[in-house]
Amino acid sequence: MHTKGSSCCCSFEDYKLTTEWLLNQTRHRPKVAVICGSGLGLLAEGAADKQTFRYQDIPNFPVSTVPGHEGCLVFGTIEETPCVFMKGHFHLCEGYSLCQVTFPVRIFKLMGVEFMLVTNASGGICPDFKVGDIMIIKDHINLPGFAGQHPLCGPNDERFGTRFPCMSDAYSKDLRTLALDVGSELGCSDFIRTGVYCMVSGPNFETIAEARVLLTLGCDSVGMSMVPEVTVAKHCGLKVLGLTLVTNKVSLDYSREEKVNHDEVLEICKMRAELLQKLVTTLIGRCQQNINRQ
Ligand SMILES: O=P(O)(O)O[C@@H]1C[C@H](O)[C@@H](CO)O1
Ligand code: HPA
Repeated sequence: MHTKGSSCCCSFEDYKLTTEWLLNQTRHRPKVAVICGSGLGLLAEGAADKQTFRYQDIPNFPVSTVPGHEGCLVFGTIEETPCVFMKGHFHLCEGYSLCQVTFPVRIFKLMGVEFMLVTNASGGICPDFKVGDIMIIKDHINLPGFAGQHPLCGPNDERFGTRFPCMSDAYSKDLRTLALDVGSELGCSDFIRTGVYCMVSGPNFETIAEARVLLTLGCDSVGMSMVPEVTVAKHCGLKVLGLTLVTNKVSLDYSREEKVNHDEVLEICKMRAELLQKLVTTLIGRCQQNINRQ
């Protein structure tokens, strides 16, 4: 279970053991999973009838080490929709393998989750973006994946998905449209964006030359998480919506003095957490209405 290296080393039995442990511990059977990025754990607070499990108490689960990540799984309901929230997720830059980073996604799948909403913090690259904007992710660039740091490398288990999955539709168009509609209803259109998200491994923030490369590649924002989880979610058939909070403007100019830091990232997350919670809660409720109509 969980050796170093990028390819998945978990057996189906490992996933089953953790899933059965959780199904025995909670009465909830989640349909929606929400991964809360740095400083965004507040998203789980809106749930009713909560049951919380610390990652350290869950068999085979890694533990969060990045500040702003509480490290617990919260089951509950949002407007009668059974949900599970990850208050804190895992990063390559923590030294975890991609198998560990994405382990919870397959647990959600085996528990019956159908839709996964991932959130994180990122640096704005698109010149039009402002700090505090919320970007609906329409596509991503998996930079670590280009170098073989990829969660689907290694033996493929057909019980989860196909060997060569399509990734061009990783982010559900229906859910992106719904997010735009809900954003507009909540009066957030001025700072709701849509764009391409790029993942880098971190833990350092980009150099100016690296930032310029990402701009040239067509990236609108850059972060250090999320893409492995989205990739594994798409592989095993979950519908995905990604929302990334622009917490800083990436330096593209050598004359710029500002220096980005994690405290600044957490500060912006705190400022936007309540609005993101309202957006996510409304979205989940609207999804349930769609599911009921199907
Ligand atoms: O967990 P996320 O991706 O939201 O956290 C961001 C990215 C880095 O881990 C860290 C940089 O400040 O915050
Ligand atoms: N770069 C990479 N990851 C980030 C940034 C950034 O500027 N801001 C928040 N997460």
